[in-house]
Order: sequence, then C-alpha cells, then structure tokens
Amino acid sequence: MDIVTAQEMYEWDRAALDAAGIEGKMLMESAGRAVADDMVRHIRKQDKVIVLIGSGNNGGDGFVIARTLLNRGYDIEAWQVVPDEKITGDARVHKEIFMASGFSVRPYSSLEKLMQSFQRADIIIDAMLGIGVKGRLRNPIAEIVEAANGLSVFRMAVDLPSGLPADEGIVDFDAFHADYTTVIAAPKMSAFLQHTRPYYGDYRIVEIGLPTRKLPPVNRGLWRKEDVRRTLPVRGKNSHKGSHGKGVMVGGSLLMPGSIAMAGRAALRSGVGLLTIATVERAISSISPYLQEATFVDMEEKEGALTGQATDQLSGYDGVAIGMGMGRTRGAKRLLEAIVQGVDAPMLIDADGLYHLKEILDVVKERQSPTVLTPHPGEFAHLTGLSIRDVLQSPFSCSREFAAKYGVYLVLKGPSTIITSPDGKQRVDVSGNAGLAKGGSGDVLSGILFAMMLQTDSLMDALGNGCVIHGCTAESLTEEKHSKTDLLASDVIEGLSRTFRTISSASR
Ligand SMILES: NC(=O)C1=CN([C@@H]2O[C@H](COP(=O)(O)OP(=O)(O)OC[C@H]3O[C@@H](n4cnc5c(N)ncnc54)[C@H](O)[C@@H]3O)[C@@H](O)[C@H]2O)[C@@H](O)CC1
Ligand SMILES: [K+]
Repeated sequence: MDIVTAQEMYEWDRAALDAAGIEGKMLMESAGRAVADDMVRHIRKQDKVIVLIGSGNNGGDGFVIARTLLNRGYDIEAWQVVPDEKITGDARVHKEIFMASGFSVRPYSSLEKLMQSFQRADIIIDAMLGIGVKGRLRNPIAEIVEAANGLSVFRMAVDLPSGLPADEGIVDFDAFHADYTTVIAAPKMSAFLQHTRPYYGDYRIVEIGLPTRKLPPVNRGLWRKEDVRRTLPVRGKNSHKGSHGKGVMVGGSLLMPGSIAMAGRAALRSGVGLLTIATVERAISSISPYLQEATFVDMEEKEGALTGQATDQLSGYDGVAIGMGMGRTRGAKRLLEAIVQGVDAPMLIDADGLYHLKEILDVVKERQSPTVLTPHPGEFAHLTGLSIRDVLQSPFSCSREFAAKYGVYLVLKGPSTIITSPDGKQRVDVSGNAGLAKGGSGDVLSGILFAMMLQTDSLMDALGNGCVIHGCTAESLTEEKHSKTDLLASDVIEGLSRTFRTISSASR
C-alpha cells in the first residue's frame, strides 16, 4: 500500500486521465461513492448528518457523498460553505447532478445559522478541504472548523481533515479534528507523523478505481502483516542450522548485561541458526542462563566495559549486531570503530553503538557490506545534529537524506516506524502500541531484526518483517493476557512463538 504526498496524488489523478481516459468527474463519482459506502458503517438511519462542502474537489466529493446518502434514505443536510461562483469544474458537475436529483443545498451565510443546525446534529462530515489546502485556514472555513471541533458530535473527514497538510514539514496549521477519516485511494504522508496523525482519528483507505498499473511509482509504502506472510522465508524441510544464519552480537557490560541478553533471546526466538554473544567475561555468567542455546566469546574489558580493537574473533559470521548495553566509554567507542571498519559482514548497530557512531560516520560510509542503524528520534537527532522536533516534523526526508549520504539502511523507530534503504525506498510499519514504550523494547526489536537479516537476501523485507512481527506481538499480547501498562519487553520475546505460529500457518 503506497503512501503519497499531495503532489504524487495529483500525478496519479493525471495518470488516470492520460493513461486510462478516466475523467475527473468519473473519478469523483467513484471516490464519493466509495467514501459514502465506507462512512455508512458509522451512520444510523435516525442520525442527523451535516455534510460541509467546500470549493475544490474535496467539496465535489462532498456533493457525491451527500447525494448517495440521501438516495439511500439517510437524514442529510448539505451545507455549501463557499460562494456559488467558487464551485467550478468537476465539483460544479456534481453540484448540478445533486440539484437535478431533487436535493437542495444550504448556502452558508453566518456561523450562527450553521450553529443552529450543528446543535441538532449527531454527525458532521467534513468535505471542505482535502490535499489542496494552502497555509492556515481562512474564513469562513476557519471559524466553522473551530466551532465543529468544540461540539460533542461524531466528526468524519473526507480524504483528510480540512486544514491538515498532506505532506511533512508543515507545523503552522489549524485543522478539523476528526474521529474518523475515510482516506481516498492512498494514505497521505501526514497520517504517519506525530504532530498530524491525531487529527485523522481512526481511518480507513478506500479504493476508487485508479488504474493501478498505470500510476507513476511511489517509493514509499506501508508494510503490513500480509506483506510479512508473503515474504517471510519458509523454513525448508531440509534446512540445517547453517541455513538460518550464523550471527554474533557484540555488547553488554558488567553492569548492563540485560540488553544483550534480551536481544540475543529475541534473535533465538526469531529463528537464527547459530548465535554467539561477544561480551566481557564477567558478564557471561549472568547472561548465559538466559541464553542456553548461544555460545560465548569473551572480549577485552576495561572496568567492566568492552574495549580494545580485536576483530579477529568476529570473523566468519554472516552478520554482526553491535551496541546493546556496550556502554558509552572511550574503550567501547574504539572497539566499535575497529569493528565497523574491519569486519566485512552485514551489521546492525543499535543503542550505545549509535551514540558512538556520530563521530565515525565517514567510516560507516566506506563499508562494503550493508549497515543497518536502528535509532529512535532522539538517537537520530544526535546522529544528524538536527533537533528532535525537526526529525519528527520531517522524518521521511531526514531519513532519506541520511540513508543516501552514508549508504545505510535506517530504521527510525516510533509509533510509525520508517525504514529507509540507501537508494531511498521507504516502508512504514504502524503495528504495536503504547505497551512497547518501555526500556528493553528496542533491544528486543534489534534481536528480531538481526535474526530476520540473517535469514533472507532482501534486507528491506527483513527489516519490514522484523518491525511488524515485533509490533503485532505486542498487540496480540495486550489483547489477550497483558495490559499496555504491565507488558514487558521480555513478554514480547515469549510472545513471538505465537506470532510466528500464526503468521506461518496462515501463509500455507
Ligand atoms: N485522485 C485524486 O487526486 C482525487 C481527488 N479527489 C478529491 O479532491 C481533493 C483535492 O482537490 P483540490 O485539488 O481541488 O483541493 P481541495 O479540495 O483540497 O481544495 C482546494 C480549494 O481550497 C481552497 N483553499 C486552499 N487553502 C485554503 C485555506 N487555507 N483556507 C481556505 N480555503 C483554502 C482553494 O481556494 C481551493 O478552492 C482530494 O483531497 C480528494 O478529496 C477526488 O475527487 C477523486 C480523486
Ligand atoms: K476534508
């Protein structure tokens, strides 16, 4: 499922006409009907529904929606919130069809008049502005939105809430606060940003008849459970432990043995063939009871933390994961640099590894094997020198720029996790819930991602799958036996069994 910017959506619109001859008014009819079909799931026959109609094509959709619902006997009041001369093009065609069908529209004259209708309404449908919004809302839409947001009605938006930008990077806006949005054709970027996501409420995407084979490709898409089912490698009958990757994890310290233990256990539960933990000797006895299936390499230490530059013990592996619990000492940084430079294998770098990485990004750039970085926004801000605010406002472009500059795969974690390849492809995972907002979750995710990396040739599939498996496990645990409050990262590790069982049984 592609995720689009406003411009990409307009390009699709154009392709529908140019490549397939689908005229705008046809597309509007099918969009409006698809939205109405979706919205009726929330509307009862006795509900009083107000449809607010604006000047552009979003308003045009509004005429189709209002007509469709009126034809089906729903109690609909259509309000046109802009002067008649502003209704042009395809929207004008649909206004005429609406009127010729025997329905009438109320012209907006003052907020007081509209408020009288609002007071009696159960549901407000916002078809005032869509992806064509520019700048802050102007009156009368600004005052209508403000009034509607203050009512205790059910608010539904067509395509996206009026006033909300479709793209990233815009923070200066007011917008309709929807409880539910029916998104047309493809989710817009703003459905995945921290500052704009809440305005959508729940949302669903409806298909409107765009010619999918003729649309210009978009390099950005949602990665969901069905994608995992499609791409998760099947364990062959004749496979042996070597077929599933031989990985080494470097990290842990005397006082921080937990993170690498959790990452290691998550990797084992995610099917890695052979796992070695490279850590300080004195931490091994506390980690090993938790990881009976792993082997251990004791590394040079200084005051309980990893140090040195030895990389010879780390050769011969199919992949390296580094950083979990390794600490922020100078010795750890030296070791990281030596490994990043000297070990030629796919590498995942997380946690303290990311902290140290800032000063050696040029070394990362020179690596021949793929490098995967898994920062949360704070770590990413540290790595890039941007503010967390900038990262959150424009995560898609910040990620893309960074991944291209340093030739890395980037997993920018959050409620919407954005995975970016060095060549700019992006996948978004929205699985998971607030139960994961705890220490240890990142370690578990790293372990899963590492195991996935070792079991497929497609790194983007591996990273998408790892994120979705992690998030879906948390979701099913909080549906069944945990709350978001008590869920621990270690519960997620044990919950992986069920996720793998259900995902693989559904794929056969
Ligand atoms: N494939 C597509 O692109 C399709 C688009 N459709 C609909 O068309 C919408 C896009 O249509 P448009 O490009 O006409 O754009 P909009 O319908 O979003 O609105 C453009 C209008 O809003 C006014 N406006 C812009 N910024 C404003 C502000 N800050 N305050 C007040 N008024 C403002 C402009 O004067 C213009 O008349 C989509 O969101 C969707 O609902 C559908 O009809 C079907 C297919
Ligand atoms: K809208």
